[in-house]
Amino acid sequence: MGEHAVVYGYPAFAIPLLSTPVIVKIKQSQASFLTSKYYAGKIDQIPDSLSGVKYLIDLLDKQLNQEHIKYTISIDSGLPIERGMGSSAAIAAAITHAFFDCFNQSLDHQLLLDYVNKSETITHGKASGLDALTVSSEDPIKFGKDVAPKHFNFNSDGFIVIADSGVKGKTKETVADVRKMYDADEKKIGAYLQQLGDYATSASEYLTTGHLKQLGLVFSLANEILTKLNLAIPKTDKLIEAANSAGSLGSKITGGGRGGCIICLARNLKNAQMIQKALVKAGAEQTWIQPLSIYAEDSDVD
Ligand SMILES: C[C@@](O)(CCO)CC(=O)[O-]
Repeated sequence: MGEHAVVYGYPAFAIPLLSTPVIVKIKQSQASFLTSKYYAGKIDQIPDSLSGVKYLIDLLDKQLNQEHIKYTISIDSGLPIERGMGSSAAIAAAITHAFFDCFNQSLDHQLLLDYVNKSETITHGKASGLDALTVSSEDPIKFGKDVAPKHFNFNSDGFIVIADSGVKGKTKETVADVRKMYDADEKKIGAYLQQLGDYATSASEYLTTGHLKQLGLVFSLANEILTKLNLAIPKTDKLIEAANSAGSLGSKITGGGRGGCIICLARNLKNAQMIQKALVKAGAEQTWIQPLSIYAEDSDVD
């Protein structure tokens, strides 16, 4: 909640998708290669679509690989890229960890964030830093310009259902377009962004108090504003409509928008499975279900 608004310093929060870790391994080899489902080949020929990854590998190599060792990096991730799921930040965090492990250097949290944010700036343009924080955490994170990022826990039943539209999201482009709209009409667009920040604040409160119905409502209200910011496309609209007809308490685009994923709120597992079925029927490429209870204070997450 609060995507785009967070770029302007308004509140936002995000949750790590704990069921889908990204694993990166580095092994010495004859030449430097990258293997992944996104690209397999020489590191110096990594395509522009992975420019943030290429930049990060070059940077880490220069700083840590004094002996110019050749290696193969393998990325294993269940997340699609360019779908507003923070996968670029998750991959950047995993690559940074793998390099520091491989070259026996210690890595503190701030240094990790610095590397991920540098990579994210190449991938997305000027990023807020929210994705970098979220993917390196096990707890939900609240974020805002004048407030230090803060972990918080839920006290809520319910499930989230996420669906990939199969259409590439374009975070760099949408962040730049929202900026253009803002520069052209600061008053109107500023009010939308402030509203998104307010919804993020309300949503985080509803998660703490367990008010699922109200939470669903702010999901849908936020989606109306995101639509006004020209971030919806027919495919995500179709998925949102299907989810709501199947009993979702509220649904919205998640991430940069204009493609990518949607997120829906379900009352219970049965409700979540019905929504999932409707989403698949409406053309979702991949879906995830996650209970909100795993973010409770006393939950036992490894
Ligand atoms: C759209 C945006 O708010 C979230 C992307 O996941 C961009 C950012 O925070 O850097």
